[in-house]
Amino acid sequence: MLKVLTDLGVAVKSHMSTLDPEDIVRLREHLNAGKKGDKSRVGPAAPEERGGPAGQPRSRGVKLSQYGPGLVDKVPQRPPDKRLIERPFRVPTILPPAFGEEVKAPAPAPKPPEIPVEARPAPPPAAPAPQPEQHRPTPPTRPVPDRRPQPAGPHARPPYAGRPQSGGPRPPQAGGGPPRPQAPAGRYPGPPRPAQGARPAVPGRPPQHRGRPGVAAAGAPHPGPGGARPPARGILSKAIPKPPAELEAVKPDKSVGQQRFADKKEKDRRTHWDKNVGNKENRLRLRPKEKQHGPRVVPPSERKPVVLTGSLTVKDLAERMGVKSAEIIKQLMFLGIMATINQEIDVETAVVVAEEMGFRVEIKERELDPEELLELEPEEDEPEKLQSRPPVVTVLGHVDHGKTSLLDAIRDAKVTATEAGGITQHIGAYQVKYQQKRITFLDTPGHEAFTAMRARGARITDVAILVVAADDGVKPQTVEAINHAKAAGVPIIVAINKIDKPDANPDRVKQQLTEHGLVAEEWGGDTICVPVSALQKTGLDELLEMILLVAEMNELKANPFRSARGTVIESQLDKGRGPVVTVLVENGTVEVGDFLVAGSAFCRVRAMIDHKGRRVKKAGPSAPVEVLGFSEVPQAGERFYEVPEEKVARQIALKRQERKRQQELKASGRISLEDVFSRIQEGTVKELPLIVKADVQGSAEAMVQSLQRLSTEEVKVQLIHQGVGAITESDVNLAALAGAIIIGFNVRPDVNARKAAERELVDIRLYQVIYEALDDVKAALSGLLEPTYREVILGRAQVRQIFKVSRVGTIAGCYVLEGKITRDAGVRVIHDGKVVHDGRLSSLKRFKDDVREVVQGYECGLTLERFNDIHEGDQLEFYTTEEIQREL
Ligand SMILES: Nc1nc2c(ncn2[C@@H]2O[C@H](COP(=O)(O)OP(=O)(O)OP(=O)(O)O)[C@@H](O)[C@H]2O)c(=O)[nH]1
Repeated sequence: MLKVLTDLGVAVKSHMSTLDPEDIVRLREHLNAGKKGDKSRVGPAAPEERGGPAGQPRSRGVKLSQYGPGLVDKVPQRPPDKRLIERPFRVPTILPPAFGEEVKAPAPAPKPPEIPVEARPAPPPAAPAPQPEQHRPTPPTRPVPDRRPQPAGPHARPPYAGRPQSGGPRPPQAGGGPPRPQAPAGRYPGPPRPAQGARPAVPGRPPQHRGRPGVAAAGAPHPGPGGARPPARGILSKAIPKPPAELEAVKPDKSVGQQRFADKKEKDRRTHWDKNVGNKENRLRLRPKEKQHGPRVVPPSERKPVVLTGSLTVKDLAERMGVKSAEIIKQLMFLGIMATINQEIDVETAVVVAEEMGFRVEIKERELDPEELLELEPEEDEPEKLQSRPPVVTVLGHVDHGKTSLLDAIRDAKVTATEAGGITQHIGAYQVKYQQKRITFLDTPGHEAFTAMRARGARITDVAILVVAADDGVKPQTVEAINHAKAAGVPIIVAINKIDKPDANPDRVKQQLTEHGLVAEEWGGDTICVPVSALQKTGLDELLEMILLVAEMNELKANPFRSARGTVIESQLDKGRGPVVTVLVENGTVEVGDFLVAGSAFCRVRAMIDHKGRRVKKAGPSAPVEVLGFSEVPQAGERFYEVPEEKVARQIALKRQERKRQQELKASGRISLEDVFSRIQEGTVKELPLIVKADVQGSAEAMVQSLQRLSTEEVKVQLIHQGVGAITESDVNLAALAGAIIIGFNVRPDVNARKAAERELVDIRLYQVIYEALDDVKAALSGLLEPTYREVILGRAQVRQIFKVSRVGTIAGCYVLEGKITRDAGVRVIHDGKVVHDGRLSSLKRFKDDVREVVQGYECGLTLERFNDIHEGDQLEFYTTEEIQREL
């Protein structure tokens, strides 16, 4: 490089020497010329050698035919920029040697010979021949050249160049100095447009220049007959698109001019930063808008939709919408709904409110809780997984017609002997095997009290055996059983029992059955009637055959591979084993370790015992098993479900327990002494449950005995619990469960008990004289109680310190624990949970000042009227009595 430079006459000492831009241009030209031409040849390269249309494109694989021969390496990479456009344009005296170098002064050093314009290859066929129009004094006829494929000919339209102007080509600007030649507006002047004729430029603006005239000479299409002005500066600069990818690929190194331009840009950027952003004041000004003006108000169109899944409280809706509850309440008021913050509003109202307030609303299906999902689990099974299962048979019939005896005979075991009084008291379940096929029997109780349970029994069975004693015939319970079986859609097989008896009359039974829609087969009907004798064990095989036949006809199937579900058929609490629950698996398989839910009870199956007393690990469809491991005793007839994990089982059970408790509370209804009489009259109260708490055992007993003597014919006083000491929360909970009233004698409820009583609406009656309590209860029972006054607790204070002052008495330094205490309120002194004094205050002071009241969290000093036996730690309860309106 040093040698070349020296040859070119540039004075350089070392590789660190700096070069003038002109020298660089000369050097480049020299080197390029050397590359392109044959070393042996001096002079310009032949057009075909330079990649003209006649030759093949060479240089770096660029499509020279598109961009013009010999120009590719010199395509400038300047970004479109106003400043560049604004630079004064110098009229070149000769055609510049190459695109992008017209601004350079001719180098004094020897230059490669210029390529004459005529010698240059022709532009792409779409473009007309280049014309040296830049020399013409009449500028406004130059269209913006477009090097990309575009509609050829005179209709090629330049980019938008300003407002349309009527008339032909504009005359040169008046007083605008020497006429300037027109230059192409840019190399990439926007997408081709349908030919509309050239548009004139904005009036009053001089024609703008951008780019190099050489390019225009080489590639500009000839303007249409209408001519066109170059586009206005600002618009043009915006309209210039980025260069095509091909050009990017041959991006040459930055020229000196480009480097300067880049440097200037960088300098400008820094100056801008220093001036604006770097300045603290400006930094503040440039902070995000939210910081300057608070949170941005999101316009309704940008707000996320409010998702509603069901009814919700006003507060919840406000939270979801991100507005204040008051706004929702206001909107509701406009809609004529007066609502409080915690009031629940339905989805429809919520939608109206949200939409009125400019929110979009999305209503989504509520997510189901595990319990609901459990119930939604499909009962249907895939047919290929179904397997035949044993039929479940229920034995129904009138009392003493021999149901148990028949089952006993069938499974050849004595059950009657173990039953109390010889009457079946529960549903028992057994499985028998006949002809290698299993049959499950449920023994339903024949007693009237179990009608409901029997009805359940009928529903879970596949076949009903109706036992009718041949000597007794159809009885009311027989008819009832028929109706239950029919309602459940269960096929009935009639077992005419006790045919061994001399007075047995099977035909009479059949006759009676026809009256209830059961016509025996031999009489032309479809009811199978089998004469049996449970005592003599005759006819049993025929009966079992008939059961299997009916089961076969009904194609009983189940899927043993799915999660188990079934019914609790019997449950009891065993002292040693805890809850023992007999279940009938209907579908799926129960295995030891599975998690079950039945009603409000849940279970991890600890062990299973079959009807023969054997421990089993699995129980498939139609199998009755005793299950150990339940948390509590579920009700007979309750459905059970297997759940995947204990957590889910527990969750469902707890939820059901809570629901059950709420229902119980609702159903039992809290009773107060005031409404005892009306309830007695309504007949809803036949017993008055009481809980008695007293200060000493003796008083409690005396009170209980006296109260129990108050029982009348209509209502009986029932003592739920009695005890000594303060009324506690557990007393209140017990009262809530039993619907009892609490009678307190010389005792008080503690804080928790009082809160619980308010919550659970438990009536607590406090007395200091036994006969007052008795009078009240007596009056309540006879409807004479007139509750016109009610005690209201104002506040509580604790005695923290005692000061004994002669002639004044005992001063109690107190701290108000809750509520407020007032000078004229009644006060009770409670020592160890027992009321030791009930009276009034004689003074109430804060420091040395007499005050009317002291509120929670403050200390005070007080003395009591005619009572000085007060101790540190005593509780003082302040109360007042208020008149209450009796409700009719
Ligand atoms: N002669 C005779 N007596 C029978 C027959 N089957 C049952 N008994 C008697 O009828 C009485 C009642 O029999 P159970 O099997 O207890 O009748 P049940 O229908 O189960 O009665 P509940 O359990 O009260 O509903 C018993 O004394 C049996 O001995 C029979 O086929 N022939």
